[in-house]
Amino acid sequence: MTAAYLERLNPEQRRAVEHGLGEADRFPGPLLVIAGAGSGKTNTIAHRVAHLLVNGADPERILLMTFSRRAASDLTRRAEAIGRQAMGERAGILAAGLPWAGTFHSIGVRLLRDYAGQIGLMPDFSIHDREDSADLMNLTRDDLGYSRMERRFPTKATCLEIYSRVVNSGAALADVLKEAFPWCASWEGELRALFAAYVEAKQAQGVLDFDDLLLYWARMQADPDLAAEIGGRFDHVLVDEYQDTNRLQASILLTMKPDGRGLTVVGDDAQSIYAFRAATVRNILDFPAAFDPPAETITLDRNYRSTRPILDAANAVIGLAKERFTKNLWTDRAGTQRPELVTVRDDVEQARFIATQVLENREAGATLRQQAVLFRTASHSAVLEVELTRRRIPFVKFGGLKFLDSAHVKDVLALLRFVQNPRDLVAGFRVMLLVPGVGPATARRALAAMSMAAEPIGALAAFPTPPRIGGEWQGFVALLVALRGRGTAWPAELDILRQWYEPILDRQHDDASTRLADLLQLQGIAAGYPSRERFLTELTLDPPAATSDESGVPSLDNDYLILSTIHSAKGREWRSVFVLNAVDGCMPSDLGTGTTADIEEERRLLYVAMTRARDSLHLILPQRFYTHAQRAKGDRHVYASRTRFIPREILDHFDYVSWPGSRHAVPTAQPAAAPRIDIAAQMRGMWR
Ligand SMILES: Nc1ncnc2c1ncn2[C@@H]1O[C@H](COP(=O)(O)OP(=O)(O)OP(=O)(O)O)[C@@H](O)[C@H]1O
Repeated sequence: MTAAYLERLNPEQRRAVEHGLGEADRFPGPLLVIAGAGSGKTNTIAHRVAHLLVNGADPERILLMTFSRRAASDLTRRAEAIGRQAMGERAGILAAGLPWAGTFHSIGVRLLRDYAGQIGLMPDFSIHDREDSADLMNLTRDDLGYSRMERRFPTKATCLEIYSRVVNSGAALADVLKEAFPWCASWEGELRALFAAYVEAKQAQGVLDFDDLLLYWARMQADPDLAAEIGGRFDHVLVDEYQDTNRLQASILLTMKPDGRGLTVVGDDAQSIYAFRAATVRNILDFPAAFDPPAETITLDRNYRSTRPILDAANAVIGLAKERFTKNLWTDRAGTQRPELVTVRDDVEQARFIATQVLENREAGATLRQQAVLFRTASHSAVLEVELTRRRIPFVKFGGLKFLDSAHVKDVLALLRFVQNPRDLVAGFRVMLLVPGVGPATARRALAAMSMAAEPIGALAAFPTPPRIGGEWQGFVALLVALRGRGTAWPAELDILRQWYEPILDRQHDDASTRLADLLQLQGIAAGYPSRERFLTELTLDPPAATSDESGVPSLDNDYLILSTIHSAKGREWRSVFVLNAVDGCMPSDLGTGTTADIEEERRLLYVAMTRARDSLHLILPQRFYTHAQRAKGDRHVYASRTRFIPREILDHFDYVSWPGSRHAVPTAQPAAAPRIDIAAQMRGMWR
């Protein structure tokens, strides 16, 4: 008898779910699932995980890697629900859920901490996000005297970009400069010295940046024994959104499971939108041949999401892509309404159109939450946000969230990071400057004293109280000592921290009470994590895309419109979708109009946006839009033309409308004395 949950699947989905189970071998051979937009990818992986569980897999030995924390929890919830129902009494094994479900980076952090002693790493290293990395790059640049050169040295952001490109691509510095940063080529020697010093600074402070997480993980697994040990911890490894993984991620998987047994990857090359972060679509293309015998490939090309006219238009857009591997999608969801290209005068009219249309849709039965407005760049929705606020239409914005960027939230996070790792210079610097009366010179001296000591907090306590600061300084030191001590439980330490910080907040900001509300919200989010370390790790690796993304946010209306960057809309769907600024300059973005590869990625972005829609899709074309970088009341604008991704030959998939108008058509434990591989030395060696 077939399990009821399998009967809900179409034949290809079912093949993917059942692949390799029931074969003589204990573990299934490698599997690649090419899953077109809306073809039930999430549904299929959730069913496969549930099916593995039903067939006796141990949840502790399933590694499930996704692109975002939200995707991991979605998948886990769905798989557990199917599994529980099917397993009846045996469902007890799911009591702890799927402990190894998470993003590539967060799984990497856990494994690196587990094996830290064997690879010469401090087990309680802290993690720098892009901005912290840029700050440390800046401090290092200052130390080397490069910020005071006669000719202007590349900015910290550019330096970081170059560094990141080199480590992620494995290419030589000279080649990266020549290809992507020709204007910086004359600085090759200085950049090499800067990167060497940057790597040493990170190591001395016990911090890893985002790139390091994958780099250290990949290097750790370059050791065959460690690779076998780590691979041996998991019977099944499943990876979602494989098209958006990079070279290092692929090498991690291949060294973990060299014969591919137990390995399932799922992705869609047509939805690859992260090449700008060194993701490579080659991973998905080369996957089958990486094994002998090759991986089985199953293609899901039936779309369940969109009506036929919407899918036809999306197929037409992606059909013009230069290189393409997946077939067109099909659907049997009939529909008569073609997607609309809506011409409006400017972005003010664009905002009015959307507000009006959204309310009309609501009258017609679609809730606000079933509607979404998507845009290329977070700043594109500014005018719309004003209009929605004016008309009292509640909304939540995903992508480009300001909450974690605000100074007060960053202050508190820096404090927690400094408590976690008192050698973290970037966090320490920010925190010390909060103490009334402390300036950069004092902060640098105190941090230097700490960096040289075996016990940094002890060194801080012994540091002479700076003149004229007295009580404030002692209060600060007492706070750190208390938080580092074992007496305070998580998350209660946040209360102590907030008591210390509140008077500072009051002094520094007129709107202290609003900011305090943010901190309470942060505390609510923190309560969802078992420890300070897990909270900081998860928040740094994958900040909530919107405040509503985390549970326990009280002040939101029940129904609200979704505003989202296209990148943050990945994997989601709505009844009605509006795409802002479907004009050249925005789509493709003028930032992305460099190489052919950039343009192709922008085309796929539009495709991703269009394929989020179930029943209705509007692409808005403001005839002119205001250029950035001008004064508030400036009137500099450009006349815009329809996005090049919808050329004349595919126009008949759309209705043309103008509006308003008529319709035309850190280090507490030191590394083990003799690490098996000294990755730290390898990293330094890269720049020598
Ligand atoms: N076998 C099925 N029968 C009916 N509906 C299905 C089936 N499989 C998936 N669906 C529906 O199709 C829609 C898309 O599914 P899902 O979100 O899993 O797609 P996806 O492949 O992850 O999409 P994308 O890659 O575009 O983000 C959902 O509404 C889901 O309920």
